[in-house]
Amino acid sequence: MVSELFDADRWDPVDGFDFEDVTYHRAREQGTVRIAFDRPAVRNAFRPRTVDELYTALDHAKRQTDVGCVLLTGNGPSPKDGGWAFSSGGDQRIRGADGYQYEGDEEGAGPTGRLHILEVQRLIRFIPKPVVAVVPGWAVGGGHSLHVVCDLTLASADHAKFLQTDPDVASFDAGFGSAYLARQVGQKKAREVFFLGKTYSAEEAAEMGMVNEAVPHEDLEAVALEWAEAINGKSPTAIRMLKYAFNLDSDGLVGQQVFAGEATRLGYMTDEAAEGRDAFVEGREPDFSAFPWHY
Ligand SMILES: CC(C)(COP(=O)(O)OP(=O)(O)OC[C@H]1O[C@@H](n2cnc3c(N)ncnc32)[C@H](O)[C@@H]1OP(=O)(O)O)[C@@H](O)C(=O)NCCC(=O)NCCSC(=O)c1cc(O)c2ccccc2c1O
Repeated sequence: MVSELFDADRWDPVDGFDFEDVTYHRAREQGTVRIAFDRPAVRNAFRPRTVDELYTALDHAKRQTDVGCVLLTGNGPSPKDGGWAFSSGGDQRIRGADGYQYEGDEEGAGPTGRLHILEVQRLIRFIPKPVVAVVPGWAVGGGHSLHVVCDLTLASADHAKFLQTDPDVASFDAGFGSAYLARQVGQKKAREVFFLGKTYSAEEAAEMGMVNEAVPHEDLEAVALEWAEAINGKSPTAIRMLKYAFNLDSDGLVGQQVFAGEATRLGYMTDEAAEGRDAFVEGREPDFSAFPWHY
């Protein structure tokens, strides 16, 4: 069983990957993929291997031109105690002095610890399609920051809980996890989340503005697929440009670069751009006289 909420009739495994810490599926009836943390016994805490696999799956999803939406979730429940989690953040048992440590000589292991969940955050931010956090249980620490970074958050009304423990374990996501959260819920509330470390229900998190909707636990993945189907019915170009437009004012020059790259792509698709390229290739002066100065 992948997860108690997973409907095996609606998904196929994506071939070609040998993942241990995540599962990766593609919907049978729509252009949607489901990537899930698969360490329910430890509330889906992530270790370096988990982060590598998550990055690989997200990067693959990015490249699928017939996929319009990514669902990011956590499998469950825990075989130990029945608890549910999206993710409880970095696995504290393998946290070293300079980051999270690989075990032994596993692939990717190097001399230093890693904090590369931040690379996953950036990928979620830059991937040209919406990423929806589907939260069936705890979203804590670095797991909380991940849901903050996702474009939308859908949460189990019965089991989702939102908590920032970073300062309890002497960690701090001083990037998107805190500053971008403040843009979602306001400065006072974001500071409350980190400084007081209260646990919020899905309903409270929705009222605060960091969760889009709380739905009954058993409906969570079906509603997520409904959302994904709605997204897939829309214009890929419009959704992509809107995602990057929403990102732009928080992402500074990198945000401008990403948005501008897509504007360049749209420009390249015009006859006007083809004339510029063709003139160069043919060794002649370009003739742009047929193209208006739009206003
Ligand atoms: C998540 C909890 C609130 C759940 O509490 P609950 O009572 O429901 O469950 P248990 O506590 O009994 O947990 C069950 C089981 O799971 C193990 N476990 C849970 N979380 C983790 C974890 N993060 N790492 C390792 N193991 C975990 C727990 O030990 C139990 O195991 P048993 O063997 O005893 O069954 C609660 O569990 C909790 O508070 N967890 C810790 C949350 C936490 O502090 N996370 C780390 C925050 S820091 C972080 O994530 C982070 C990561 C980065 O990579 C960063 C990079 C750059 C900047 C910042 C970063 C960052 O902040």
